[in-house]
Amino acid sequence: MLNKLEHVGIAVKDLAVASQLYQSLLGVESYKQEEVASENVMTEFFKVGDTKIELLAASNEKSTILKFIEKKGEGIHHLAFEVDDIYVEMERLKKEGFILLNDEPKKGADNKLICFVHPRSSNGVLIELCQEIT
Ligand SMILES: CC[C@H](C(=O)O)C(=O)SCCNC(=O)CCNC(=O)[C@H](O)C(C)(C)COP(=O)(O)OP(=O)(O)OC[C@H]1O[C@@H](n2cnc3c(N)ncnc32)[C@H](O)[C@@H]1OP(=O)(O)O
Ligand SMILES: [Co+2]
Repeated sequence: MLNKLEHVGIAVKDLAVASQLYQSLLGVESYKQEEVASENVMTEFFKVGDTKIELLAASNEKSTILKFIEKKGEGIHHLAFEVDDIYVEMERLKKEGFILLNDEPKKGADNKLICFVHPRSSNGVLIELCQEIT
C-alpha cells in the first residue's frame, strides 16, 4: 500500500527564481539541491510538514521536464507516494492494471528508489513510488 504523499513534483523553467518564490511562499529554506543525471533534472527540496515540495528544472535539452513545460507550462508534474517495499507495490499495481514506466526501480533523488506509473493509466496524473534507501 502507499503510506503517504512523499512529495509533489513541480516543473519549473528557472530553478533559482522558483526557489525564491517557494521559500517566500512556504516560509522555509530548501534543504537540498540535487542533480539526477539519469533523469536530466536538477531538483530542489522543501520540507512542508510531513511532506515535501520537489522543484524540477531541466538540466539539459533531453529533459522530460522541457517537453512537459512546452506542452503544459510550469506547474504540478507528479505526485510521489512513499512505499515500504517498491517491488511489492510495483507487482500489486501491475496486477491492478496500471502501466509502469520502468520494469525495475531506479535511483531517484533524496536517497530513494523510484518507479513511475504512466499518467494514461492514472487519470492523467503522473504517479511516482518512492522507497527510502537504508
Ligand atoms: C530525479 C528523480 C525525481 C525523484 O523524485 O526522485 C523525479 O521525480 S524525476 C521526474 C522526471 N522524470 C520523469 O517524469 C520520468 C517519468 N516520466 C516519463 O517517462 C515521461 O515524462 C512520460 C512517459 C510520462 C511522458 O513522456 P512522453 O515522451 O510520452 O511525453 P508526451 O508529451 O508524449 O506524453 C504522453 C502523454 O502523457 C502526458 N503527460 C506527460 N507528462 C505528464 C505528466 N507529468 N503528468 C500528466 N500527464 C503527462 C502528455 O500530456 C501526453 O498525453 P496526451 O493525452 O497523449 O497528450
Ligand atoms: Co519526484
